[in-house]
Amino acid sequence: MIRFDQVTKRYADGTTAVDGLSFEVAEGELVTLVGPSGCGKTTTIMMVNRLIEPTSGRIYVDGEDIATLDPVRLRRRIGYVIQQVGLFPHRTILDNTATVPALIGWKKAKARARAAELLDLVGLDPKTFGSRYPEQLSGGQRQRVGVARALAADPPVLLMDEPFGAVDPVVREQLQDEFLRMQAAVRKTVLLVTHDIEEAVRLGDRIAVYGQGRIEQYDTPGAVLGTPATPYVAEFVGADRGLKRLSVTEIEPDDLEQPSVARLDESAAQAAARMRDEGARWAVVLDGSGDLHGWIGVHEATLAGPEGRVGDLAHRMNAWVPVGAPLKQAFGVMLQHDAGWVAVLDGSRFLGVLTPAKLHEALRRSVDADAQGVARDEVEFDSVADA
Ligand SMILES: Nc1ncnc2c1ncn2[C@@H]1O[C@H](COP(=O)(O)OP(=O)(O)OP(=O)(O)O)[C@@H](O)[C@H]1O
Repeated sequence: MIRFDQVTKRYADGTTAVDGLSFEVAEGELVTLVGPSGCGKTTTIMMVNRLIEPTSGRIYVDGEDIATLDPVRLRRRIGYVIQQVGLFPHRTILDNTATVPALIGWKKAKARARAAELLDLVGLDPKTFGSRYPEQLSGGQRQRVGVARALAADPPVLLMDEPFGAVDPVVREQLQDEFLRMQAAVRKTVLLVTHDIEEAVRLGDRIAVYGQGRIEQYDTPGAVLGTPATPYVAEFVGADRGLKRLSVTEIEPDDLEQPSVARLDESAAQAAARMRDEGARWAVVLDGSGDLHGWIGVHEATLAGPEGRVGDLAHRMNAWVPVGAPLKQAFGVMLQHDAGWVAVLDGSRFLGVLTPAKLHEALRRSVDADAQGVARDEVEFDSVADA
């Protein structure tokens, strides 16, 4: 969808901001450009909407050499989000969002309807926020309006320059989550600039790690963290890259342990006997359709006497995550609930539990898989859980 072919940008004062850049972004792909200040990230994306012209080389959007296109028409196909959102202070949020459709001649009602739809998409209720003015919004909300506005004319390409840079870390994570959810729905081709490797890893389908004016490595987050191409990249992603991988490694059913199971409708004595047989200190409590109901300890089940029912004794299970969630989320939930394990669910169906040992194993497996260039389930090594 976007292709750079040997693109160089030299500014008038002789600074070479970008030097012989060649890379390609597939349709619907979100690529993050990450690197230290001044390495050429902003220059790169501003050449895509021709706010900056390259000194040499060619850039193609959807197969067309953009140098041959009218810049104004080109920009209509490209949404642009910057850190200082640049909302018009005297226009309502709804009208700010409708700016581009209005510019390209949509009828007012249609442009406003589209704007309302987009505000909804970025998590702002148009009824509440549509009639407000920019100064009546928080920084995070303004940032969302910036994203909505960039999407208003439904451009296939989105350029984002540090879009979440101006907000505090908590809001930032929230915005990142919302943006990922939205991107899953709209599947734009996105180039997103950040200087934050965590953000690059979290958002990118692929990451371009910039050195001075060049891309040092262009690969998936897992590969950049697992097998940095150069010492520079290794240094940039940091010594704690193992930890960062927690954010990009998803929980797979193969990672899970199968604990003892107590059924919601059985007697506590029955469940206790089974737990003792299996040497378990606790069991998950499942209902007839295999949905997670909670958990029960072997001692309380034993002490409950002949009348005790699992259904009456079960504790709520708050420590759970959906399958496919990143390991980091499971680790966070473990810490939050001070739990030795978390349940993993597919919808409401119980799949198994993730323990710290299994979490470590999944992480090791994913590092080795990238190093060997194979799928994670093809990696074999001795389990720490068996040691
Ligand atoms: N108009 C200009 N004239 C001269 N040099 C420029 C100009 N714009 C940018 N540069 C230089 O080009 C280099 C790349 O700048 P660019 O803004 O692309 O970097 P960046 O990676 O986006 O940095 P940051 O993260 O700090 O925004 C820098 O050395 C910068 O000083």
